[in-house]
Amino acid sequence: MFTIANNHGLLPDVAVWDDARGSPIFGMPRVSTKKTRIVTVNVATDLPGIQSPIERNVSDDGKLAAWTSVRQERWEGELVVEGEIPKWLSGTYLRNGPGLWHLGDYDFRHLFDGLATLVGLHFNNGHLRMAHRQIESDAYKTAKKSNKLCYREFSEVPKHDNFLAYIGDLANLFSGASLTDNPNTGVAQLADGRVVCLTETIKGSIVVDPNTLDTLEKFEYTDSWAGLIHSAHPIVTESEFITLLPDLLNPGYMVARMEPGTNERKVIGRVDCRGGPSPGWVHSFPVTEHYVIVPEMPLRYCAQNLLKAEPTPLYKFRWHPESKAFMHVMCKASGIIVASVEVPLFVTFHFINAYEEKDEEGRITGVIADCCEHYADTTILDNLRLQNLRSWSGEDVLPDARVGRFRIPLDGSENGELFAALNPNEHGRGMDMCSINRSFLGKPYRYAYACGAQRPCNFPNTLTKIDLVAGNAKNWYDEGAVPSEPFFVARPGATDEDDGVVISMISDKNGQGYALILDGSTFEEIARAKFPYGLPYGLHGCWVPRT
Ligand SMILES: CC1=C(/C=C/C(C)=C/C=C/C(C)=C/C=C/C=C(C)/C=C/C=O)C(C)(C)CCC1
Ligand SMILES: [Fe+2]
Repeated sequence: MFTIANNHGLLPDVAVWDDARGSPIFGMPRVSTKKTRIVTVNVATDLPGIQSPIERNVSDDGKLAAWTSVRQERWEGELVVEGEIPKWLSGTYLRNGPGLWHLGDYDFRHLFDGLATLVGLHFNNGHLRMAHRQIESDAYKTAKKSNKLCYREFSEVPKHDNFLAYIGDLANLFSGASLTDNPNTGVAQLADGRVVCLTETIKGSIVVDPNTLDTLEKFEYTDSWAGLIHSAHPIVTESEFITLLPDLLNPGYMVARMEPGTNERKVIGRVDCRGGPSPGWVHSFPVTEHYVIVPEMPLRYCAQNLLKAEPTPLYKFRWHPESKAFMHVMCKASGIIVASVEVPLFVTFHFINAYEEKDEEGRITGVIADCCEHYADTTILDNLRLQNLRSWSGEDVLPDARVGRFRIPLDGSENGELFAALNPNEHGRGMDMCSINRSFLGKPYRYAYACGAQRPCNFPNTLTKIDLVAGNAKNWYDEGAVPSEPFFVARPGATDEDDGVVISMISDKNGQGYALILDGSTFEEIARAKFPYGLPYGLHGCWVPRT
């Protein structure tokens, strides 16, 4: 028996409920043999009033959806769950990322150029509802209206009609007016409950509703800090929001804190760069219980490249091996720099965690900071050009990466160490897109979840659980598939670090996609739920518990 309901005014909703399984299913073929009731699957092909600009370069059949633009602007509906989602998993996993890489006939160049697509997995009592929506930044709205790019993205620069327009754009670069507000990198829930999508431009901080995925408002900072860029990964906990702002004029970094419920960043301290003409790119940074760690990477912001209309091999950055690499340690309470050491050259985008090392008397002797490290090689940035991602023909082209472990002594020594925390062959010499149990942030920890590699590949293609104490890894792999960042959610009341689940979204080799839930301890699959169509790759996520 079928029942059809449309319970959203805007979205066309049709769903198929499989009474035998007690869960909704997609599509008519699956209903033919069972007693069913149609309830709430949205088949939002063309939404009323929303003309999708997404007509080409979308994945249809048999092709990996990861590197192709999202098929439609939005969708929402129940998913059929295979396996069992734990009932305690109650809340929303939000994942943000660049999901729209073309406007009209024009294809963007780089993975990081894409207009932000927010995906929500709403978990409730073993059921799973998925939704995705484009974030309505000014960059997105103007692009949609004029069918062309209007702001400077990671590698893309708006085309100028004439020289005067180019000069105007340059002037706007200094004020920040021509920089994008496309928040395509991450998403975080602040201690006061607000959910903010983020990127490296400060103006690209946008508040969204985690339930509807509606774009609510710009997150406007009320302080007078004039910087234009910040780390895309602030440290966000129940009590803290710490952000890092590179200073391009007087090379250094400002470290700031923002109290919950406010929009005002207050300066903790400042680090002056020790090398280079400009600060190193600081996509993320780690903290310990008492310190903020400020990395100074030899891949540095480059003012000339920021001004260029055409992308350079390293985009807005330049590799400065002669400028050396440093790690600075700032006291959270006083802003005083307690260590500043030279370290071997490195390239990292994502720090995993950091903690303090103590001697037998409990005195802090040093800091350990772990990251996904690319052997001081910037090639990965070129690998992430869409053309490269889309045209893979089977060679093993993913550059090696490892869990790079910095040991920073606090005894006044000049140098710190950098070494692999475990044998990189444990995870196929691929390593990025990491998460940990957030209760262990800044503390000694044992487990990290990340994407590793099963070679040959051109992109990290495994989900990997790393045991930093045993020095080994467990790997999940689906041939031809691209998994997104494995995100760990702890079971409420858990005492073991790995007691929880790991959530990822997979683009499979047939052009389809699914949500995958692994057991955080055994790293075995416990449930999966197929999407109505494959979704583009997404970068980072956060967990919003049901209140
Ligand atoms: C728009 C402008 C910029 C934007 C920078 C952005 C959007 C940076 C995003 C960086 C991301 C998402 C890094 C992720 C790395 C992932 C890796 C390495 C994965 C590896 C897998 O193997 C600026 C550049 C800040 C300049 C102003 C304009
Ligand atoms: Fe990131």
